[in-house]
This record gives sequence, structure tokens and C-alpha cells, in this order.
Amino acid sequence: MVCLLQRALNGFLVAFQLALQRSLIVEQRSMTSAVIKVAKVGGAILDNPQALAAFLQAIAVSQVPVVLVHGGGTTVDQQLQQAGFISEKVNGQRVTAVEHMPIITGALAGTTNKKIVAAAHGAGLKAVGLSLADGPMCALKRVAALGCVGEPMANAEKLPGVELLQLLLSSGFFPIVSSIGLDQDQTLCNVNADYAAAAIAMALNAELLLFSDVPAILDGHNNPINEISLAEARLLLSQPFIQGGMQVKLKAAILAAERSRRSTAIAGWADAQTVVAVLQGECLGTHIRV
Ligand SMILES: Nc1ncnc2c1ncn2[C@@H]1O[C@H](COP(=O)(O)OP(=O)(O)O)[C@@H](O)[C@H]1O
Ligand SMILES: CC(=O)N[C@@H](CCC(=O)OP(=O)(O)O)C(=O)O
Repeated sequence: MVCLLQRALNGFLVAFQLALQRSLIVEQRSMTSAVIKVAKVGGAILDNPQALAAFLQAIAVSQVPVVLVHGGGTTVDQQLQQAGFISEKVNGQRVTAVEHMPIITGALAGTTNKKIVAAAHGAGLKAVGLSLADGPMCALKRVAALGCVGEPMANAEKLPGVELLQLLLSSGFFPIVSSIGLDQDQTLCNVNADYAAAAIAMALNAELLLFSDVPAILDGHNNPINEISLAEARLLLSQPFIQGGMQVKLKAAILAAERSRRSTAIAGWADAQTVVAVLQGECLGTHIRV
């Protein structure tokens, strides 16, 4: 009798394990076939460890394949200042002297990247820290007027770093990418993180979601702008209330929407529920429709 019961129990356990395995495989398959999202988070989130943890938790629960590109402008400001350097921005991009590059590389590809990797492990994600230079992920042309600054160039062929990202995603890893890249002479360059995210989104044919310290693009009366067409977004660029970092962000969003023919979003990172909703395709923040 005991023996029969034991056998029935074993049979049940085997069937249960098989069902579990099958559902995990189905879930993994649907994760890898879903549209990839390239999420970019501004560096200001690092000043708020609780918000960073909640943001990463939101990515973990969203069940969406995500590549995270991060900024770190505030950390760069602090570290350049500590070293006695004066730094300025032109139209939202940092003028980067060659002697600033070791500090900027350390701040973005080192301190910032590894702090986010550590926090992502805390959220249960299999985080891997990379930079644009790994592979590499995109080709850059120097913007001579800004010093050691690179801007992504459109690339017909898939670069090895893009394949690396696809490999990592298909194995369940969570790539976290800083915006330090290489120009055509293989020299390190500082790249604005919004442009870096747009370039990766285009290369992966992914959807671009730019998370910032503001909930949306605000109009001249400080009201959030919700859904706009690509044509309306282009017109917005010349409006006087689009200033500094938002100029670059809007340009990056337009570029990605134009090239990938996918809607892009500019939303806030401060509320984790908003982050989950945006990752799952809800129209919160500013959406540029294609
Ligand atoms: N029209 C606008 N709507 C919203 N934010 C704007 C606007 N114009 C300028 N900004 C500024 O842009 C900032 C976001 O850009 P940035 O500082 O580069 O953020 P991030 O680090 O998230 O990329 C906001 O904090 C705000 O101060
Ligand atoms: C060329 C350029 O502007 N590089 C940026 C890179 C970091 C960044 O973009 O950070 P945020 O997203 O936090 O602003 C910089 O040096 O600040």
C-alpha cells in the first residue's frame, strides 16, 4: 500500500516538474520574441538610491526584454569639480577636453555603471555592465567643436556589440550600458547617453523609452505634453521652452522614431508603477507616435 502511494506521489512530482519546465520554456520564448525595449535612465537617479532600486525592481517585474542605457551627468559634474576642472555644456552636450576624459570615463563606465549593476543584482536581475565601446556597439563620429565627444553614425551592418546584446538578452541577462564609446581612431569618446540609447534602439530595432527626472516634456505653461506625432515633435524642437538636456532627449527620440519606425516615449523614473506601465506599452509621459 505504502509502496503504491509512494509511486503515485513520484509520478505526480515528475508530471509537476515537467509542467513547470514547459511553462518556463514558453515564458523564456515569449520574452525573447517580444519587442526589445531600450530604456535610458538619467544620472540624477543615482542621487536617490531608493528610486534607483524601485526603478530596477520595475524592470524586473515587467517581464519585458530590456537593455538599460544610463547617464551620469551629475556624477561627472561632481568628479570634474573635485579635480578642479571647469565644465560647460552647449545645447545639452558636455564640452569635453582631452584631459577630462579619464575622469569622465571613470565616472560613467566605472562608478555609475557599477553602482547600477550592483543595485540591479539587488533587484534580482542578472546584470552585466558594459559600455558602447564593448564589441563595439556603435560607430561614432567626433564632434570637433565639443572636443572628445562622439555622436553615433547610422550603420548598415550589425556591429559585434549589438550581437553581444542580443546574445545576453536571449540568455536572460540584463545588459547595462554606459555611454563611453570609441571613435574611428579607436579613441575613447564621451557620448550623450540619450544619443547612445537611440543608437542602440535603432541597431536592435527596439523601442526607445527615455526615463528622466521630469514626468514628460512640459509645454510653455509647465503642462505635460502627452501624445504627439513625429511631425509635431519636429516642430517642438524649435520651441523656446525646450531647453538644455531636453533638446538632446527630444532629438534622440525623434531620430529613433524616424529610423526604427517605432513609437518612443519620454517619461519619469520617479514613480515605479509608471515605469512598469510604460515598459508594458502604456501611453504615459510624452509619446511620439509613428
Ligand atoms: N520643456 C521641458 N520639459 C521638461 N524638462 C525640460 C524642458 N526643457 C528643459 N528641461 C530640463 O531637462 C531636464 C532633463 O534633461 P537632463 O537633465 O539631460 O535629464 P537626464 O539626465 O534625465 O537625461 C529636466 O530636468 C529639465 O530641467
Ligand atoms: C557629450 C555628453 O553630453 N555626455 C554626457 C554623458 C552622460 C549623460 O548623458 O548623462 P545624463 O543622461 O545624466 O545627462 C555628459 O558628459 O554628461
